[in-house]
Amino acid sequence: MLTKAIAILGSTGSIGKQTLEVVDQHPQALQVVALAAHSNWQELLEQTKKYKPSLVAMMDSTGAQELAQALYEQAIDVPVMVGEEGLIAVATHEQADTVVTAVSGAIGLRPTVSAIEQGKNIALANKETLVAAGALIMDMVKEKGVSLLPVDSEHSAIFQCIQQQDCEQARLILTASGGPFRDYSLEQLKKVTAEDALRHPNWRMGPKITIDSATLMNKGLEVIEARWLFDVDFDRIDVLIHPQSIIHSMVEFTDRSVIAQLGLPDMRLPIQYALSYPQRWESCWPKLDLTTLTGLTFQQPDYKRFPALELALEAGRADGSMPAVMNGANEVAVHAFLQRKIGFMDIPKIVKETMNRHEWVAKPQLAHIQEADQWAREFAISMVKLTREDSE
Ligand SMILES: NC(=O)C1=CN([C@@H]2O[C@H](COP(=O)(O)OP(=O)(O)OC[C@H]3O[C@@H](n4cnc5c(N)ncnc54)[C@H](OP(=O)(O)O)[C@@H]3O)[C@@H](O)[C@H]2O)C=CC1
Ligand SMILES: CC(=O)[C@@H](O)[C@H](O)COP(=O)(O)O
Ligand SMILES: [Mn+2]
Repeated sequence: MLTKAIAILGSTGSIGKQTLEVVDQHPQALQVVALAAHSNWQELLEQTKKYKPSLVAMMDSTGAQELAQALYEQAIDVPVMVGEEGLIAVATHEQADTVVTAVSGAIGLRPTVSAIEQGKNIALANKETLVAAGALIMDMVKEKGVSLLPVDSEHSAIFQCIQQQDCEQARLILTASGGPFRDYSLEQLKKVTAEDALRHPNWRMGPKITIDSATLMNKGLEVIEARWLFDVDFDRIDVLIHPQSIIHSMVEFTDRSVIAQLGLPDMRLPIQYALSYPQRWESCWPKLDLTTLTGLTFQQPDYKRFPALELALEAGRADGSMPAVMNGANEVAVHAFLQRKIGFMDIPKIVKETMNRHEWVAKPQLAHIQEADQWAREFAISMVKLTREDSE
């Protein structure tokens, strides 16, 4: 078995740590060469001691200083880089052949672009990158001849379902848990707190994606992600609420045969598959016991109670700079909700208003996308302020 050298962007987060658990299970197959995080220097210090990467980076300068000091005191000789430059250095590290993109948010875009430019293969968890700049990323992937494999559970499922299949005219069926508020009324949704929204019924994930799951924005982002990963039109992608999160997604082929991928809600499986593909490595994670399931149920999503899903689909169909704007506004609104500055239903309101005010660009280059993202964030911040003033 050849050893794969991996760099991880966001190694201290939910996906990052689970990637390292996969490394622990397959130390002969996977070697960690570079790690990056935002500010959690204590966790990155422990990871550095255990995995002995050749380079580490932190976005936050205070965190980087603390980490460098601690490494120095413990006589560990590893360079520490800082800021976006540091993330890019990790993503393009000369020893890395694969980059696991596990940061949260569009901050992952620039390092991912640099990694592809340098011929690195990508194991993509950071869906916001593909949402903001799908056309650009997929063109670069083709041009550079690198692979970009999905880590996101639904996309991993679809990727597994389509192997060696004739996918012409196939329909993708993305499953969604429905989140913690699946059966809430609009009135109830207006009153939910961040604590309520952070209680995902099936998955333990970072805060941003957990809120996106509660608004169903996560599923909207995933439809756009699927559109780019599998090169299908929006009218061939369906979303189906499946509260048990056992079927991770399905594909309906032209002959009406439906292939589904099943498993326990455990991200280590799709992470491992993105790193082992085309092989399947052994796992020691808990097994799905079909006899314990009390039922697999499905229902249509409700776009009225969960307008974020509709907004994401609208942005995806508009294409150009709109998905980056929708995503940037959503990141700001989710952050404000987590800081208890706005209500749950203010999230889609702010995203909608930001999209309405955007001056659309048809075929944006990277600089246009970054500009649109920046504009969206500033506009959304002003909307957060207005929303707060109105509620006082
Ligand atoms: N968690 C899951 O099960 C799934 C996640 N995903 C996607 O994977 C990505 C990561 O999600 P998740 O692991 O849950 O998120 P977490 O919040 O758990 O972790 C985020 C990671 O990114 C780092 N980070 C955050 N902001 C920055 C920044 N500005 N600069 C550099 N590093 C940063 C964090 O560092 P620090 O710890 O220092 O703050 C941390 O290492 C997201 O795009 C998400 O949508 C997709 C499918 C499933
Ligand atoms: C684990 C994973 O892939 C998440 O994106 C998950 O899908 C979130 O759950 P929802 O189906 O509730 O969005
Ligand atoms: Mn997912």
